[in-house]
Amino acid sequence: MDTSIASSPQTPKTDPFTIAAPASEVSLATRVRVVCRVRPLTETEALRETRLIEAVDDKTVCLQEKETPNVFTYDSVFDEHATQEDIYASVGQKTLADLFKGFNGTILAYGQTGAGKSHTMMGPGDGNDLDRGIIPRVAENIFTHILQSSDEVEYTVGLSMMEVYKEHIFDLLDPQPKDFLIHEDKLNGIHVRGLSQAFVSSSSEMASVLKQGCKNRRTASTNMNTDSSRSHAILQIILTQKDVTSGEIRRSSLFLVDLAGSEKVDRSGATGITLEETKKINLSLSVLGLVINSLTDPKVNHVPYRDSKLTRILQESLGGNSRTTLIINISPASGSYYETLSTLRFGSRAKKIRNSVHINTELSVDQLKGRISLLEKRNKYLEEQLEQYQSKGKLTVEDANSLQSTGAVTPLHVRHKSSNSSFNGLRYSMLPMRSNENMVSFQDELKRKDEKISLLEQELLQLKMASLTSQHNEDLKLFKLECALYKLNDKLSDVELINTNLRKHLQISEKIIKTRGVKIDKLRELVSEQQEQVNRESYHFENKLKILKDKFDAQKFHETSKGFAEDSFDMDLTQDSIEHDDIFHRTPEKNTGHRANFVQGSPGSPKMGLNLRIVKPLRGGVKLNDA
Ligand SMILES: Nc1ncnc2c1ncn2[C@@H]1O[C@H](COP(=O)(O)OP(=O)(O)OP(=O)(O)O)[C@@H](O)[C@H]1O
Repeated sequence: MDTSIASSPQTPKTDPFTIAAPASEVSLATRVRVVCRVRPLTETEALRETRLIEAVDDKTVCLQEKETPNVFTYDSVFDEHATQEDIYASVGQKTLADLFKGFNGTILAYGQTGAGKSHTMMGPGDGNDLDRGIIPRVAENIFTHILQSSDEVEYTVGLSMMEVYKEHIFDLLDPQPKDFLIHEDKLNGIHVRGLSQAFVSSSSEMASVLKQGCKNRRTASTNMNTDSSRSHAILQIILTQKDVTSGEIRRSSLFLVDLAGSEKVDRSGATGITLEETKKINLSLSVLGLVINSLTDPKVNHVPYRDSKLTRILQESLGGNSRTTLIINISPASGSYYETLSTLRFGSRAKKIRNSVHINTELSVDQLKGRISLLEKRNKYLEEQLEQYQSKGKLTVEDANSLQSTGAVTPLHVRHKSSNSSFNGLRYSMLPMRSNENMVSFQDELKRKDEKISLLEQELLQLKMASLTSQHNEDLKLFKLECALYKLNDKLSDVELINTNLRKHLQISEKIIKTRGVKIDKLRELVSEQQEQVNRESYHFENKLKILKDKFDAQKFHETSKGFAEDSFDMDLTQDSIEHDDIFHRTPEKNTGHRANFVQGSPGSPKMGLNLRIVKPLRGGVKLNDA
């Protein structure tokens, strides 16, 4: 393993004990790389919409708006003719090479829903064909690289897959309905605690783990994409390389992220659960936008990483220790103009993010021992040098320069009041320090400085201790807060569930009440119709009864006047209004002492004849029989 890193510029050329700084301590500034990919028009878009995006060259893209073109420049631009191989060659290969050097890496696909993020990261199908995306290609190339590398290095490849769904973290390799929490500590940095890690030893093993993880990811069909991702999928590959000879270990991590797409509810037609998902997706993407804005705005000094799970997990990728590439996926269709413009602007801002990367090395115990002994030798050499100067009793510009450049003394140690000369931008004594007085003052100065240094070192130690304690307390607080948040989230989901059930109950009750209302109205109508009919009939019967009574009275009167010549008589009445089956009953007439029973005649006859026989009172009663 090549561990030689350029020595620090302060190290003098004359120093025989040149000690290279450990690779993990040499930081390199780098900026986020932005690649733009334009997907082809879909069949529906080709029929109904026009094309607004043109890739001008391999770095420039133009979004046409009427007469005004918006031109954007990125590290690379790929039009719809670019193959998956082209994208991998530009993005994946480089990141993988960095991973083997010991640098952390991130590849993020961003864009509106249906713009081609999953196509770019995973590709269609099961990742075995020509159209396979970056992730399957990285998976196979890691092992190609390992097989071609030297036998002196031992490799371990660990794989984790998670999704951030509605602000909860789920393990895609162990699909339990369990929410995971994010932690930060010195050893592991920012990480999701308890997430499962699969150790794989071949590309086929890796492919099957990937397949398993992808199967567990949540997708749904929307108006914009029949297979729309409803969560942010984050794949993390941890590569450990151990040099068997030196014992040095390099541990680097690669995040491959397929973000959920931003979407406008009116266009995606999201409702119900899909709508809830859309809201959460848009929320976390807007935090991502805020994080990028804060990182690129020099006036802002707070970066809201903690405002969403996604940005907290990707904290190192955005402004930290990672070589990050952002792929912005866009649709060329006129209907997506605003979403495309917003994605292009997002990419332009992200280009300004500066990361600071280093090789993630851990020295072996033997290497550490070697460094300590080298440092001790160097110290001894410098002390001897200093003693020599002191015994000579004079200090020339060269001596001062040499001493200062070895780090043994600072310019202050060798500054003299009287005669100054500018050298290398600093002022040093040019005069020989002959007198004892000068020698004593020089030694005093050194002593004072040493005391000051040891005081400062103590202070530094105390500060470090205080910072460690406070960090520990902060971690503890954070852990407690996250636990509380976790419980709250649980409660919230319970309440949401209860709410949903109550809402369903309410809807059902409302429906029942409505149906009952309709029934009651119908019954009321029926009752009032029947009431009217009864009224009509009773009015009719009363009239008939009156007529009957009149006839009866007239007959009675006639009979009486005739002296009751006959015992009984028959009477035939034609009754137009009796058209139902009811039996009418009248109480006995008080005046006459007769009782009349009207019994319905044969049913089916439209006009019923009512034959009544009125019988003379016999033993105090009148019997009226139907004929
Ligand atoms: N470069 C491309 N070439 C051919 N087809 C593509 C390309 N990019 C995307 N597509 C097709 O467009 C459709 C939508 O793509 P994809 O699912 O990758 O979008 P997405 O951005 O991941 O959407 P979402 O955020 O909703 O998950 C798919 O059918 C995909 O195959």
